[in-house]
Amino acid sequence: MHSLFLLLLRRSSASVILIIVIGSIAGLCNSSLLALISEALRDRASVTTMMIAAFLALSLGVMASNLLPELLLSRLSRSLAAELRLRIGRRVLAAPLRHLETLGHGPVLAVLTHDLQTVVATATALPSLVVGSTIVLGCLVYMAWLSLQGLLLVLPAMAVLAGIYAVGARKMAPLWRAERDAQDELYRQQQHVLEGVKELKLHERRRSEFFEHDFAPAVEGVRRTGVRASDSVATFGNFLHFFTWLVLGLVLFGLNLMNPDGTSATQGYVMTLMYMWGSFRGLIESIGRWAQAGIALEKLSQLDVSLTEALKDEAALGSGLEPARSERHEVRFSGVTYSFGGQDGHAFRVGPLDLELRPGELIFVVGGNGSGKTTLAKLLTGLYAPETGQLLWNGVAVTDENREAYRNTFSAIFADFHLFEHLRGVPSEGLTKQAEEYLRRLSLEKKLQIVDGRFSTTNLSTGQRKRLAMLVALLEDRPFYLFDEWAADQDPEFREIFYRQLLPELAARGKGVVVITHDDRFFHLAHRVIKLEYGRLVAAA
Ligand SMILES: Nc1ncnc2c1ncn2[C@@H]1O[C@H](COP(=O)(O)OP(=O)(O)OP(=O)(O)O)[C@@H](O)[C@H]1O
Repeated sequence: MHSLFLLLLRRSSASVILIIVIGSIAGLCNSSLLALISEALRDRASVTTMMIAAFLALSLGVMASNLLPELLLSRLSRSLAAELRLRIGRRVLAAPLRHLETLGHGPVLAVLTHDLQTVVATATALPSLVVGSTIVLGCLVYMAWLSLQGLLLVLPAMAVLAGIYAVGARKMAPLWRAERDAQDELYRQQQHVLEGVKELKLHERRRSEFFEHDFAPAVEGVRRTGVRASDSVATFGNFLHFFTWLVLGLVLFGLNLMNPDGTSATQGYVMTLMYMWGSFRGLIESIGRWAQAGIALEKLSQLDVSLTEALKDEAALGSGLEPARSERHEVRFSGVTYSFGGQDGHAFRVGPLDLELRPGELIFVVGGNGSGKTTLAKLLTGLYAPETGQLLWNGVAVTDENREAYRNTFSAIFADFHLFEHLRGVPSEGLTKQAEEYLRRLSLEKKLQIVDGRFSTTNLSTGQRKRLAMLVALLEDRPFYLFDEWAADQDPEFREIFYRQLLPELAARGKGVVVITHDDRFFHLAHRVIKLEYGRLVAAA
C-alpha cells in the first residue's frame, strides 16, 4: 500500500490531498447521517424541520463528496498506468537487444497487462479507503457520545480484529505471490498457443502433448494458486463476519447488563456499530488488495530495474540522430568478438573478426547454419555491442554514446523482420511518387496502395511481405544496407531482380551493402564474398 500510495502522491500530491480531504468529508457526512437517523429513532418527538433539511443536505453531501474523489482518482490512476506503460515501453526500446532476447516476451506482457490492471483497480479504490476510515472515526465519536462503556467493549474488539487480519495478511502474501508467479508461466504458454497455432493444428500428438504437459499445467498452476489465495481470503472474511456478530452480541448483552433501562440508547448504539463494522471490515479486507497491488508494483519495478540496468544507450533514444545521407560512411571491425551462454556447455563465439565495409561495396556473407552470420549482422548494425575489439565508424570507435547514431546509418531486413502498418520515420518529400514507383518495381502495385503514409494491407504472402519490407528499406535511403537471406522466399524472377538489379543499383548509388545468402549462383556479382565457419572468417574471395 505504502509504495502505491507514494507513487500516487508523487504523480499528483494535490489530487491525493484533495481526495483525502473530500473523502473525509464524505465519511463525515455518512456518519452524521447515521447519527441523525439514530437520534430520530431514539426520540421520534425530537424530529424537526431542521433535522429533515439537514438530512437532505447531508444526503446530497454524501453524493457529491463520494463522486468527486472517484472521478479524480479514476483519472489519476489511469494516467499513472499510462505513464508506467510509456516508461516500460521506452525502456524496452532502449534496452540492449540481447537483454530482451534473454528476458522473453511473457514477463514483459504480464507486467504491461496483468500488473498494471491490478495497480489501476487498487488505486481506484483509494476513495473508499478514505471514506471508510472517516466513517469509522465518525461512528466511534458518536458511539462515545452515546456510551463510553460500550466503546470500552468495542475498541479492544477492533484492535483484536485488526491484529488478526494483519497476521493473516502476512501469511497470505506468499499465496498471492505464488499466484502472480504462476501468471508468468501462463503468459509464456499462451504465447506458444498463439504463435505455434499452425504447428499445433497440424500435429494432433504434438498438440495433445503440448496441452497435457505445458499448457494445462500452466493453467492449473494459476487455478491452484488462485484457489489457495482466494480460499484464505474467504476463510478470513467469514471469520470476520462471525467476529462481527460476536462483538454485536457482546455490546448488546453487555450494555443491557450494565444499563438495564437504556433500551433506546442500546438500539442506537447497535445500529451505529453495525454500520461502522461494515466499513471497518471493508478497510481491513482492503489490506489484501493493497498487498496484491504491492506485488504487482514489485514485478513492475523488477522489470524496470532489469531494463534500466541493462540499458546503456537510452540517452540517445529519440534524440533524432539521423546521419547525413550525403556523407561517405565506412565501417571497420577490428578484432571484434561476441559470445553466447556457456553454462550449459554450448557456448558460441563469433570472432575475432577483422572486416571493412566501404561505400559502394557489395559484400556477400556465406556459411552454414549456426556459423554466426546473423550474429555478425547484429554486430555490424550495432544491435549487439562487441565484447572485445572495436567497431570503427568513419575511423571513430562506436561506443554507448554514438551507437544509436551509428545504428541509424543502416537499413536492415532480418529473417524475422517486422512490418509496421504506417510508413513511420521515412522522409516525406516526394514519398508517394517514389513509393508508387517502388511498388511497381516490386510488383506490389496490384496488391496494395499507400494512403496517407499507411499501407492499405500487410496481409500478403511471405515473399510479398519481404518485398514490402524492401520498399520501406529503399525509401529509408540510408548509407548501409543489410539483407539477411532476403531472397530465400522470392520466386526465381524476383531473385534475379534482387541480385542483378536492386543490389548493383544500391552499390552504384554509393551504399555499403551486406547480403547474407546461400545463393551461390550469384556469388560472382559481389565485390567480396566472406565465409563464416564456427564464428570465424575462413575465406575471403
Ligand atoms: N539469442 C541467442 N541466444 C543464445 N545463443 C544464440 C542466440 N542466437 C544465436 N545463438 C548461437 O549463435 C550461433 C550462431 O547463430 P546465428 O543466428 O548467428 O547463425 P546463422 O549463421 O545466422 O545461422 P542460420 O544460417 O541458421 O540463420 C547459434 O548456433 C547459437 O548457438
